[in-house]
Amino acid sequence: MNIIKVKDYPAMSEKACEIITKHMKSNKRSVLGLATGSTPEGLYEKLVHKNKQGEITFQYTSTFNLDEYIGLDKNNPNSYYYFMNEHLFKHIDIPEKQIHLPNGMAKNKQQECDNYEQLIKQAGNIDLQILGLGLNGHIGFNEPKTPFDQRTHIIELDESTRQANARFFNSIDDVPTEAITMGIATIMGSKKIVLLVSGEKKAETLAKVIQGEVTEDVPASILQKHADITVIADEAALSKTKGYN
Ligand SMILES: O=P(O)(O)OC[C@H]1O[C@](O)(CO)[C@@H](O)[C@@H]1O
Repeated sequence: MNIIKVKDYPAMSEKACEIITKHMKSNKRSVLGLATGSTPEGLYEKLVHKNKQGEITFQYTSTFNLDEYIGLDKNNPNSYYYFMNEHLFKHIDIPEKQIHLPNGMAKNKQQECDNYEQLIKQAGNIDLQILGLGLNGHIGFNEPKTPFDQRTHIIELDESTRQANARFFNSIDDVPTEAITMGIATIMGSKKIVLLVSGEKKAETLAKVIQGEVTEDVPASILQKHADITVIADEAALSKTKGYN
């Protein structure tokens, strides 16, 4: 694992933006894997800025998001499609047909998972995948105990994940109980991975991810086995990782 320690959240976003910009400049037809959540918001803001300045273009870029809630349509402000549109897509020059998220409203959810997996394959797999880290070690919505060999699938959300994400909803009862997520095997198939982590709250989990046992109890620990993984974490997030605190 290549670990980059930065001061704080703005520095994490800046470093991530630098890496992605460099990647996009040397890979014109890049396939990007994108994440939602609070973590990549700063990064997206910076990418929008670079696009508006004409430093990078998304015209030939395809994107695949990690996950989507089941039961929320694109126009629901809590759907991940809506989030991505608000924070990135509507501000950049990406053609709509090159944007992909699982459809949480699909009639046949299993078919939707299989189709999504197929689309990723057809695109030649993800070139660069951005990841955030769940408090319980999840990546995408792969909750603890998700088998490492799973591809895109339907997942029942952990109560802790629903609680953590309840801040975006009117009440906990409105938080969906299920989602469609790229599987760990799908994520591990990405050529390059950048994991972003900020804040003291995630320090214990990050220490397990970097230095703990590789176990399905901590889904992100599998990243230790990826050949090209960069972790960009701030001082608070690394405060419990030996040698980095
Ligand atoms: O960035 P946040 O809001 O802390 O969320 C961390 C992770 O949790 C999720 O939002 C899912 O709960 C992921 O998409 C994200 O990577």
